[in-house]
Amino acid sequence: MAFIILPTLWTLYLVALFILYAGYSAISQRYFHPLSKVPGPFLWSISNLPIWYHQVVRGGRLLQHLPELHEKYGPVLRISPTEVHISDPSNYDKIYNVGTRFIKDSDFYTRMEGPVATPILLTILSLDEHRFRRKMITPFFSRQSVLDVEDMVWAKANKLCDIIASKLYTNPTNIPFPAHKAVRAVAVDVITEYAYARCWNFLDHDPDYGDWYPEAIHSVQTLFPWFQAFPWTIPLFRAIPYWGKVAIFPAYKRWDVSLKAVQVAVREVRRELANRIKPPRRTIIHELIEPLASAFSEGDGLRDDGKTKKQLTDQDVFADAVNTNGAGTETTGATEERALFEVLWNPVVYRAVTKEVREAFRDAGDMRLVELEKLPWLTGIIKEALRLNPGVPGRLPRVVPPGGATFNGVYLPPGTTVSMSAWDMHHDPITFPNPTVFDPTRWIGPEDEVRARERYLVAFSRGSRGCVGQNLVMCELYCSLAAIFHRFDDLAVAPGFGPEDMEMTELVLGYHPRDNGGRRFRIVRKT
Ligand code: HEM
Repeated sequence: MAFIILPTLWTLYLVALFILYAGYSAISQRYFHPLSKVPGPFLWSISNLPIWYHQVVRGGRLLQHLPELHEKYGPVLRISPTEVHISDPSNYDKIYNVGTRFIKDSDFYTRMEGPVATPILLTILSLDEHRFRRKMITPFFSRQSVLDVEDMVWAKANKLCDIIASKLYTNPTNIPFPAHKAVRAVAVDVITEYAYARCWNFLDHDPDYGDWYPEAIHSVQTLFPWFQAFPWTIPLFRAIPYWGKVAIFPAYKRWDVSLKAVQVAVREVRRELANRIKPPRRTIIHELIEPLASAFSEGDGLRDDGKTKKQLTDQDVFADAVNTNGAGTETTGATEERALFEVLWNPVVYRAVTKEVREAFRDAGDMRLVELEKLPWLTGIIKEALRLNPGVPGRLPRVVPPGGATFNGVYLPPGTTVSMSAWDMHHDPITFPNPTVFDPTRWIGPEDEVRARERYLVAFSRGSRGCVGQNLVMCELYCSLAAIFHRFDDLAVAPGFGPEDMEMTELVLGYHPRDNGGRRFRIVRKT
């Protein structure tokens, strides 16, 4: 008998102990924590579970929920025991600026290294280490470097148009064309050619256009809220053997193949450099292994022979190269998808932009980026797509530096995690009246008004941690969209698809979740 009662008693003791501990921890987090005065819902202030719930159970819908909480609790909101989220746009420059002392939050960023287990440019915390790594590739992504390969981007854009023409105009049944997949294929083809000089040619992969790759990236991203809420899941994930990972995420198998392709590229470039073989064009791998001395200034850690004192390992180079690919695919693809959808959905805008590009360039072959950037409708469409569809729409957590900081009259002590989101910035009704409406004319008008509004367009974030790829993104968006609008004035959104299918969710990257339910953006020729 005793052996039955004893375990029961022990169980009771343990449960009671757990309840006492949980109660103590909840009360101290809520009432005796330095953030106890910051408004926010009770459950959120004592645990990470609400964030996990909105990101995992509700599939990345924290983005949609935070504005509702701000409505109730005000612009400074406690969303976890240690994190405060801010919605008032006037605070953005305080946190995200060039010389910022607000470093990235380790609980958010370092845990994203889970799958590659190596710090990447995006996740490095130390300001000095980041400055060094960023300088290595800044020239590679400069405006001039992008202009140098503009013809390559045009080639991909025109290839997309040829495919659309062959699918919709030589096809009497007008079967909807999967624009959703094809625009992402353009993004992959551009970035793999640009970054590695080894194009993956997804546009040739009819009919899926390599959609396994964005899907694999999405699979990996679904892990992040787990890693962030429960750090013990990171070693657990790493311990799962390859076949187990494939069983959980079927897309992992081909993602692994894509990783191996980058590893091979790193080895090949190392060999080229060791044998002093001059490449036709330097890749990001060259920059990471042997950056140009001109990228650095004195005191940046250069040796007498002009080379950097610090060498990255192959694993560092590999991780940053993979990150570039991942960072540049869904972000750019989804933004282009948004722009194309909105234009085809709004006949007035469609007519205006086709007229604009055709009048500016009689021959499509004469189009050049620097000229396209002067076109008001095309520019307004791209900015609106970035506003309603920022590639990284959610919170970008930073740590309050020594001395603390005050936001809307609320003091946050040093060490507090503070975050803001492009989503809230872009839906601020004062800066953007009727914020949910796609209206390119917001960006056409008196220059000072447009410039004032631009300060609140933060799709690429700002400052030293802002997007390094933005010149390439803009080139890609301008060229691809101009090529489509110049060539086709009778495309339409396929029946059965509408604005509700463009709902946005966020798992660091932004997603259109209906993609997973099979309701993808497809286009047809107007009949
Ligand atoms: C529409 C397209 C894109 C958008 C909206 C976007 C947005 C962003 C944002 C908001 C950040 C800052 C993230 C943070 O603070 O944690 C970022 C960082 C970054 N992006 Fe992009 N991105 C886009 C495309 C690209 C492309 C095409 C590339 C690569 C060629 C790229 C490479 C990176 C990298 C490497 C970082 C980390 C920079 C650093 O920490 O120094 N992105 N991006």
